Amino acid sequence: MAKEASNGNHNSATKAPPTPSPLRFSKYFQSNMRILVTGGAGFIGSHLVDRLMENEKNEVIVADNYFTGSKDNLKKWIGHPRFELIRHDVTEPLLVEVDQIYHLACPASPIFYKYNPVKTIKTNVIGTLNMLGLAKRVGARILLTSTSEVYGDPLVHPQDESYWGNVNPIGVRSCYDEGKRVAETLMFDYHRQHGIEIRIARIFNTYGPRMNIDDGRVVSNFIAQAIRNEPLTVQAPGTQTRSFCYVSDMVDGLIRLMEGENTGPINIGNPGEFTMMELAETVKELINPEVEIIGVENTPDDPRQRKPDITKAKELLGWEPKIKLRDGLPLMEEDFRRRLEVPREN
Ligand SMILES: NC(=O)c1ccc[n+]([C@@H]2O[C@H](COP(=O)([O-])OP(=O)(O)OC[C@H]3O[C@@H](n4cnc5c(N)ncnc54)[C@H](O)[C@@H]3O)[C@@H](O)[C@H]2O)c1
Ligand SMILES: O=C(O)[C@H]1O[C@H](OP(=O)(O)OP(=O)(O)OC[C@H]2O[C@@H](n3ccc(=O)[nH]c3=O)[C@H](O)[C@@H]2O)[C@H](O)[C@@H](O)[C@@H]1O
Repeated sequence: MAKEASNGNHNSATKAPPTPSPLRFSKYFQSNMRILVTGGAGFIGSHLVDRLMENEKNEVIVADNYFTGSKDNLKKWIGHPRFELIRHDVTEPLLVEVDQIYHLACPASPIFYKYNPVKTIKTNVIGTLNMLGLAKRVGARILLTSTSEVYGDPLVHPQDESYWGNVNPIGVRSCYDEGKRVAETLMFDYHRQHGIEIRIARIFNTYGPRMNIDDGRVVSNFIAQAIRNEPLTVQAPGTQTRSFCYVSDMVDGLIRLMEGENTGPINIGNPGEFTMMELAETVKELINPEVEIIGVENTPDDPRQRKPDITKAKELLGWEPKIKLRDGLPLMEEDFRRRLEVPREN
């Protein structure tokens, strides 16, 4: 069996990948691709499911414990013959027969991942171990949605994949940052030791329709606040930066990574960089010019700057984001207005 290509910076598998089910070699076997999406009831996961379901050759299974996700995000697929939804916590083993695993299950908003930090670590470590065990048993390819948080409060700017990060191992964000770092380690250990075909995406802040309205992340907060005519809460100092990627671009990048030949890790994000004060001003200008902007206290260890270097994604995946922040925010506003039942005036 051909040795899997890697991105050149990491060791390739030393073992051949496990073989898929013998049925795959039967000429009567249906050639549908069976895809498991953990965390598929969440924000990015449900958009990914929509895209995967567009392909009639795909059968999609979602496993989610609904901690931050909702069946509502998947309601158009419930009952569809190529779709299955399982209430399942990835910290428990899962036995299903699949060809690909998109492993997204993990709360992403800092408010939610800090709510039960021990559970967040278990989800990242035991959950990823379980999904790797599954990949090993059935010979599936597995993609992990890691995060730019592995770079911590970065001392290198913009961040490329060779940067090892600056992460506090004992802080209040560590359950998530360090959890994802261990998840990446597990992915590479299973790849080297057992030949599992792995893909790692390092996702930078992603926004778009279907984010929880009270999710606590900055874009959803500002949009909901602007629509409700409540002050936009810029956490101190307001000069910290983030780079925001629209969800359709993100899904496109994840699928290209899964289908391509490179293990990653690969940054997937939009390099457009904004301070939180600039973001608040843009939301004010686009959504509610009357709204007030106020400064509020920040939380510990908040990274001061974030901007992906996406050279690798461009070269290896032929991917780059298409939607600019100014074009993405109104699409999200429309969804939030519908859910908050506050139509645009005029
Ligand atoms: N959105 C971003 O900006 C961003 C950035 C970096 C990385 N990521 C990663 O992308 C993935 C999806 O993020 P999102 O923004 O869609 O978040 P989300 O909170 O909307 O979705 C996460 C989903 O995982 C489910 N989940 C959580 N713990 C689980 C468990 N133990 N078992 C089963 N299901 C569980 C939740 O119910 C939810 O449906 C996460 O792994 C996150 O770390 C997201
Ligand atoms: O890019 C990433 O890798 C990470 O992006 C976000 O993490 P974070 O950037 O901390 O998320 P937000 O809560 O949206 O905070 C962004 C910035 O906005 C600020 N903020 C947040 C909320 C608010 O009301 N006001 C405000 O100024 C925060 O202080 C922070 O500086 C995601 O939620 C993580 O899951 C993800 O891993």
